[in-house]
Amino acid sequence: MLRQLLRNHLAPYRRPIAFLVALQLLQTGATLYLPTLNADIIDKGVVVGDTGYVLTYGAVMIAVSVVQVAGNIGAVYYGARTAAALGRDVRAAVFDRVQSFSARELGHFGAPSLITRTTNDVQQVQMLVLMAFTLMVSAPIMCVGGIVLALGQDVPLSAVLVAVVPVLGVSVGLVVARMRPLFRTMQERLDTVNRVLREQITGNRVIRAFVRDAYERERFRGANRELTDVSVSAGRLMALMFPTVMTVINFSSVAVVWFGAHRIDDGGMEIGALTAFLAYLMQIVMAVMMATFMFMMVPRAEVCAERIEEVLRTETSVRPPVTPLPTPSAVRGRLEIRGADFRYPGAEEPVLRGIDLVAGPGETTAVIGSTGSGKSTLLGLVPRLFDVTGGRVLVDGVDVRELDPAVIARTVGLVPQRPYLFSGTVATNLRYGRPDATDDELWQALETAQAADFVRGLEGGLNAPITQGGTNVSGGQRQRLAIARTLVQRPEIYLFDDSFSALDYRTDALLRAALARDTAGATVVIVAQRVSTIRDADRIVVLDEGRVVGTGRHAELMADNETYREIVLSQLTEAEAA
Ligand SMILES: Nc1ncnc2c1ncn2[C@@H]1O[C@H](COP(=O)(O)OP(=O)(O)OP(=O)(O)O)[C@@H](O)[C@H]1O
Repeated sequence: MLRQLLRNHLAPYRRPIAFLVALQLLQTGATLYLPTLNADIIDKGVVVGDTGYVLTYGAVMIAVSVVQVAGNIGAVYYGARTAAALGRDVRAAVFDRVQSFSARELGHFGAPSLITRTTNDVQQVQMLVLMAFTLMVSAPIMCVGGIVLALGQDVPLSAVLVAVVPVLGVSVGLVVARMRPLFRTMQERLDTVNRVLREQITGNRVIRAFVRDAYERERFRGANRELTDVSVSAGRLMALMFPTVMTVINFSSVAVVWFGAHRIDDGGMEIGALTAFLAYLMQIVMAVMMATFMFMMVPRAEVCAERIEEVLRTETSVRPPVTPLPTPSAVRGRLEIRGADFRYPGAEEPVLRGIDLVAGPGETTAVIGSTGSGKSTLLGLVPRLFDVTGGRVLVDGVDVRELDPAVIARTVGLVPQRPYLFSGTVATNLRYGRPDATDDELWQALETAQAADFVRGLEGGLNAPITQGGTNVSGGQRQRLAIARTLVQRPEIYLFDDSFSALDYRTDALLRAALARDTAGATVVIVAQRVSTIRDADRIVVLDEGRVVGTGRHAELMADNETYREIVLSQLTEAEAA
């Protein structure tokens, strides 16, 4: 998974990668050359008292060091840039994919997990890549080159290396194998902490109202503790690595000095060669240590890459058509729902069965039914929040599944039951569906939505700030701003999902009268619980347990539809209902 993710997203950066590999080669070569130079200066300059030799090769050493430093800086610079670019690209890819998801896929992953995957998971992969760019080239060359050059200095002493390298390899392998499952648990627990935190922030008012602060605190503490536990376990393993490596380094240094001293005594080796050998030993062990460090990051990055790939490979269940029908020159907005069935994924029973409904331009169609009868689900089928599992939804005679999503977005304006406003200002929210709307158009929509007075009263008017989710305005004000936002969009089909529920009776009546004027030629579908909101509709559709049990005008339904009569008489007296 990790390899695939990197192959796909690093492909555009072949040139900077080639460049940084070249720089790494240069700086590693220089690093490897320095101990040999040093040994020469000691053996051929210092020991025989040749100052000229010391000065000449001292200058060469400085030049080689400059090359090493410059190569290193360049390589790290290009590595950091490329890794950052990779992070940006993967984040964008995940974001694009999530944007295409329908309610079904969003529900499957859950918002907190999607946020962790887009931020933390991508960052883990990015960190590994940066690490790899820094070490991938230099560590193996340093290790192999170090061994070759150490052999060049003294073959018998190199026996120490034969013992050191496998010991390091095995200890690294053991630790890395145990880390992988821990890292998976760690990312999952991070998801949980995010989920609990998010729930507690969004549900803050409910928590206060029910005085559940202590319970929620304990819930967060539990999630936090679980994340800490697994992080500590992983940390312990990591902590074990460095003392192990350091012990190996120290023992091998002692062994080299011990055996080296004997070889010098026997005249089989020079003192400069011993210093060079020690330097190479350090380089080899450092290379193994750096590689270890990188390998420690690999399991976590692999888990993260899997989680990212899972998102990238998930296809939306609401697919846009392969070849959308050409955009119609004039959309009239006639809505037909023919024998529509819908079942939520995983649910046993369908929520909607064989729904038939026709709503024409210039007409107001109302949908009424008890709680949970499927009204919101029915409206969601029109803008394709979900697709029917049977039957069809047609706009101007064309199945919505064959229409270009942009055409649907332009044609259908849904005011959801729980309206959401974005952080910004009143104006940026109102222009959400039509960025080029003029201020006059915004005010006109606000007048119709009965929201102009309250916006005028806000400091800044149209430029008054709105917080994320619209939490700095009241529920009724939020509903009216959401209605105004859809009015600014001027779609051919308006879908109001219980959008007047938070309004008092007077405002509800004023709003509907203004709406009737403003949306005169459009197709209007209103879902409502309140009978007074819908009794004047051209057509009332009565839903009961996902089926249409009656269609007609108020008076007709009062006369012959028992379900409708029950709903009406639970709210109005016989005289009021007449
Ligand atoms: N995401 C979902 N997954 C599974 N079942 C769902 C989902 N959303 C809604 N349902 C179920 O579908 C049924 C219809 O829900 P829907 O929201 O359409 O009803 P409604 O008539 O709009 O209700 P209300 O008047 O309370 O808003 C309910 O029984 C509900 O439990």
